[in-house]
Amino acid sequence: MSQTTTDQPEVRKGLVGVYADTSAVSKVMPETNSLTYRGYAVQELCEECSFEEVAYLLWHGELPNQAQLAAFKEAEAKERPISETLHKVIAAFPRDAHPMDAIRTAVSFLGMEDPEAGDVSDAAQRRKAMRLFAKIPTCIAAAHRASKGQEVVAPDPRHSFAENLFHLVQGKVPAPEVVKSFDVSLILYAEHTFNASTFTARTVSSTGADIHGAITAAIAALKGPLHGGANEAVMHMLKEIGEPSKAAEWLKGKFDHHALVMGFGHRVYKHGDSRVPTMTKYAEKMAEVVGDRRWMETSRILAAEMLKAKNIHPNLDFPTGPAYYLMGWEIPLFTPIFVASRITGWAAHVFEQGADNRLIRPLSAYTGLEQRPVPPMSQRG
Ligand SMILES: CC(=O)SCCNC(=O)CCNC(=O)[C@H](O)C(C)(C)COP(=O)(O)OP(=O)(O)OC[C@H]1O[C@@H](n2cnc3c(N)ncnc32)[C@H](O)[C@@H]1OP(=O)(O)O
Ligand SMILES: O=C([O-])CC(=O)C(=O)O
Repeated sequence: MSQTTTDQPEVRKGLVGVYADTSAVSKVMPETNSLTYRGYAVQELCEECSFEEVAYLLWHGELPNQAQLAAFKEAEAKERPISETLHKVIAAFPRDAHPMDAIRTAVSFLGMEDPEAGDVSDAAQRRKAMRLFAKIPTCIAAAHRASKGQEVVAPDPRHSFAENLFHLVQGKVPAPEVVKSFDVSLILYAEHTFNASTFTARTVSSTGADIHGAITAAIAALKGPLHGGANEAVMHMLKEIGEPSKAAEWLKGKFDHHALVMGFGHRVYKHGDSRVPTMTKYAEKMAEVVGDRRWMETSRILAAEMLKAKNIHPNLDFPTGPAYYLMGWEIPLFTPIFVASRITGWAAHVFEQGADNRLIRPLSAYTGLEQRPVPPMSQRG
């Protein structure tokens, strides 16, 4: 909300409505609840493309042809293994560390091990991004398995990105319709203009820092429950409600306490999140595959009641929470999976920032005390 006083400049708290820069990566059109990546509607990308094709699109501006896709996938598969040293570091993490803290620390460590540390040229940043993209699932899985005292599983270069994540964490690749729903979620999570974590990545990059620093900071920003952390909060909420028949009553209790309902609301979309219909469709498919409609039915009631009482729509984290649960992912892995996808969008923005950089440094409107003399120690209360 704007705040102005006679002697204060206008402040847009939370940078609401502020255009901080131009970008050609994606476009959110809240008036039509739509979203494009490099000019392609995200719903169409979900139906026609794999996550790897979308990652290529975000980084190169065009969809790959067959040879370009094959080379991209080969480069990604080759970079999946992590060093023995990093395996040991991850194994030493506290067992109860949150997986988001684990992946943030692992990415930071990868920066120290990177063979091109210190080189922030566009070509080097792109090679680093590929290494990060490929290694993040390996790190997420290693930390998860170590926290449960399980043996680490080696990445399998024959698997797609989505299949490999299942293989690394769950030790098996599920049925193709489950992999497809997961792949769709990765496409939907990949990119979303100047959201808080992407803006963080661009701010770090604007100082001339390397991509590992930018991504480490972006992961820290994504963890928060007002941003990526909401997908975990949604599933905790659905479990707390328990049964669809309790949803309306539970929600009324939240309204009585003026509490936030996780997975609802959005800074930019005020009439519905462009990605929700597609993700809901695939979450429904997961409910059918598993034969458990409880979570989707509870979700349906919550969404209808929220709209009726508050005119607030669900965001992408709302259908993704139950979809991931139905796919067999443990709840603390939901936001790390978001990282495994969003690294593609973050990196695209780091490249874009680097190509036409100007240090990001806004102003603050001072509201503290007027200038005053420093009192000697003997006169301080
Ligand atoms: C992938 C993603 O990051 S999507 C976002 C995931 N985050 C969540 O789901 C967390 C829950 N949602 C929220 O906290 C907010 O909607 C945000 C942070 C996403 C957006 O915040 P803002 O753009 O600042 O929304 P804003 O505060 O202007 O909302 C307008 C009104 O709706 C209310 N509102 C917004 N979201 C919710 C919600 N989830 N539950 C209850 N009320 C809400 C606000 O309290 C506010 O009410 P008021 O006018 O009486 O003060
Ligand atoms: O755009 C935002 O503010 C949050 C969001 O939906 C995303 O990052 O995907």
